[in-house]
Amino acid sequence: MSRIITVGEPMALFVAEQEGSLENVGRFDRFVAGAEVNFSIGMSRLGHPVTYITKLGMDPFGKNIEKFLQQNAIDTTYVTYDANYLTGMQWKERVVSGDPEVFSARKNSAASHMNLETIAHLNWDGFDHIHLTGIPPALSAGCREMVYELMKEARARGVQISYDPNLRPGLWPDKQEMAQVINDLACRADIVLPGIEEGKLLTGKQGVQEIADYYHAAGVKTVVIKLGAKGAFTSSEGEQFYTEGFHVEKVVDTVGAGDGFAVGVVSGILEGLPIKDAVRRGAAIGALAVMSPGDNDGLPDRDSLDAFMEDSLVKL
Ligand SMILES: Nc1ncnc2c1ncn2[C@@H]1O[C@H](COP(=O)(O)OP(=O)(O)OP(=O)(O)O)[C@@H](O)[C@H]1O
Ligand SMILES: O=C(O)C(=O)C[C@H](O)[C@H](O)CO
Repeated sequence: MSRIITVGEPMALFVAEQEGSLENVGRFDRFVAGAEVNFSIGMSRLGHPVTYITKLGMDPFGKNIEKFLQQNAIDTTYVTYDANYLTGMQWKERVVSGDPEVFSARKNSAASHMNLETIAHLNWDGFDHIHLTGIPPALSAGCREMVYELMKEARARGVQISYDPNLRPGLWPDKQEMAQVINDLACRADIVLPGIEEGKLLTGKQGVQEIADYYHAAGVKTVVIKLGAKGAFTSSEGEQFYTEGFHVEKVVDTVGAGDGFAVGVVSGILEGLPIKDAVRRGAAIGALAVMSPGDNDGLPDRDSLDAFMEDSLVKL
């Protein structure tokens, strides 16, 4: 089984129990958020060994996150604490439709103080795959340097790299710098997974093939563009195709669909599935992710994934 490594900022997440503005609601359910946490949980539930790198605050939320990672069989060897800073936190709305508002308290968080020192003793032996997103390079200069170093080491060692831009404009000084850094990193990856709007913003191109070609020109092998409920477009080694979205009875919360999608695509590729089947698995996990209120509580184990995919075939 391939071993996977990733790095990110995990946060305590509080999801409103009732619909309505965060200004007014009074009750919240507790979860853990973070794009790379979501990815790690999904991969681990499918049986892939994952190592997650982060820095937590020495507070109840940081300790809870470490326990949560361990309960999900994620390797926490490179999870450290910094007593000088707090773990980031988020509050998320409940909505009837569309994307919810998410309020974050993450400025100067413990995770934003990761730097080259955080990965100074990283033992790369046995890692075949690294998953990176556009969030850590937005957190601080130190985090950005660390991500560039991970990219450099991964490439030098022939470790396969997947990259999800995961744009967070609020964490960047301006959109130009965001696009420049994220494209610079994405162009070093093997697999790039932008949402359609992210792809347009990052490349300045409008069509899916044009967006894919921008990354292919830099040497990216596989580009999968997420199209929300409609599914995805893939361009990989001369092959281009659309994958339909799975039917979802009721969308509970859209956050985390992209991370679930990445789990499907990357796990499929690592298991040697043909690219069409890997992307179909991505679409299935993305659909499962939107049926739950938290950012990773809907991610399936292998039995529930197989059951959902078979069930969807029967309904066709
Ligand atoms: N409402 C939906 N119904 C069915 N499938 C969905 C739905 N929303 C998302 N998906 C699946 O999940 C994939 C990823 O979703 P989306 O395109 O919203 O990614 P994203 O913008 O990266 O999401 P986020 O950043 O909110 O996690 C889609 O390509 C699709 O296959
Ligand atoms: O908002 C962020 O930066 C997060 O990482 C929290 C969420 O879990 C993430 O957006 C889902 O992709």
